[in-house]
Amino acid sequence: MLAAWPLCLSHLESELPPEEFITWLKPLQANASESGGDLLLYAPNAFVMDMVRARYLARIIELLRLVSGHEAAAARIEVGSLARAPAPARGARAKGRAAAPEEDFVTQLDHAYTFDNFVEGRSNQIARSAAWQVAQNPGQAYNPLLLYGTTGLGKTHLMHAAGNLMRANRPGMKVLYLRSEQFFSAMMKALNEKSMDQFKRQFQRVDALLLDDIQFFAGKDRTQEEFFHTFNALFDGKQQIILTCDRYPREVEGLEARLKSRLAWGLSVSIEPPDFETRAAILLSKARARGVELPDEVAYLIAKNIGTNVRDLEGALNTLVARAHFAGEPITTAFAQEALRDVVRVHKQAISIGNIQKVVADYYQLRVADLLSKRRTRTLARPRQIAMTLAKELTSHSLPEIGDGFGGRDHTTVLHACRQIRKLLDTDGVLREDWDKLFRKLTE
Ligand SMILES: Nc1ncnc2c1ncn2[C@@H]1O[C@H](COP(=O)(O)OP(=O)(O)OP(=O)(O)O)[C@@H](O)[C@H]1O
Repeated sequence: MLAAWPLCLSHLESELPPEEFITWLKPLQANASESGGDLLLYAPNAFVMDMVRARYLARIIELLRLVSGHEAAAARIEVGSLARAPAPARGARAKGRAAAPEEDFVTQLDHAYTFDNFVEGRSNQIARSAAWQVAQNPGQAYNPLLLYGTTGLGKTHLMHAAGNLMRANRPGMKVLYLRSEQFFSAMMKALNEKSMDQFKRQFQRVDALLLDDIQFFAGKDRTQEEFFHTFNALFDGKQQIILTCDRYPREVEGLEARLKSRLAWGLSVSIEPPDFETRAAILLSKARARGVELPDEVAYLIAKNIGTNVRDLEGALNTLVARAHFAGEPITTAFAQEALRDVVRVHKQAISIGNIQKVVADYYQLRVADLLSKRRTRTLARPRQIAMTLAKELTSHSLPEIGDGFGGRDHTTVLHACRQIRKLLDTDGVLREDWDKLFRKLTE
């Protein structure tokens, strides 16, 4: 049955929304059962096991039967991992599984995300350093540590890196990584089954809780209440809490005020979109890690053309590597230009100067024509400068092209605007907030 699993998994991937597949099915590991015939699935923890059992196991068995052609094919799931699994003894009787001993604690940490392979740049320096310090002094440096920023900028990566470092420093430390969606689903299940005590106990034994994407809790009052209590218990016990959010939590509508105020007890740091040099450095580092020879010029080409979401950059790199592999050609600038033509077009279409002008004008309740006009009143000048800077950050247009797009201004005006806004972003809270909102609007 083990042989049928990969095909079965790919069916599930095509049937389910990606988020669901990644959260619940992807973490599973498959093994042959002790008796050799059935499929034994290992879930990283009880949350995942319960969810898969309730929602997906029937479909898994159906698919197994379909794929293998065995009408009696069966599968079961338990908490465990291949690393700890005893070799299945043929013909041995299936034994009942004893309650998981302490050393069986499953962290859900992804070992692939470390500080070593996190490329540091101006955009993420503070966040990296805060995560590093927390990992060195869990429960003491900053509690909670909250990392926020738009999608694909490395929040999850840093969170895992901190968890992995904590465990490297203190082997056996119980660091639990959960997506907020997993917290929610497990809580709903516990409520349904009236097993909330058990749900709460899960958290008592952790030394650190890493909870990803807490904006997911917005509008879910019962979940927030439960998380609020979990938070308090962990905080009082000096257990480290690390959270991520796609924006500054105070800006998340539907998050309770008391939760927002708790989140502000520790340190909240933003991760900014990486600048051009950092984007290129990330690409080179990812390529090196995969043993791919990526010429600097090709890294620059991708960094210049594919926005600021690192996930998109990685996607472009993957496309390029796959195309080169199939074509049996080396990765040159000419090859990359050809191979990534469609990807680049999609990105450029997504964010144009006109699009930026429209979003900024709407935000400040101006007309686009006002942004393009020669009038220099403060109410117009600042939004115009912001729009120009966004155009520089989010498109691949040159300074003269941006100047042209803004009513035929000189490129030095655009340069001055970018410098001015960059400086103000560090000192002017209101402007920072506006910038973050606009950035999100344009990139999401
Ligand atoms: N500075 C960096 N160095 C190396 N890799 C990075 C860096 N920043 C982001 N990445 C990579 O980009 C990808 C997306 O990062 P990650 O999942 O951490 O983003 P995120 O901010 O958590 O996004 P989301 O809010 O969508 O969950 C990951 O593969 C991560 O390794």
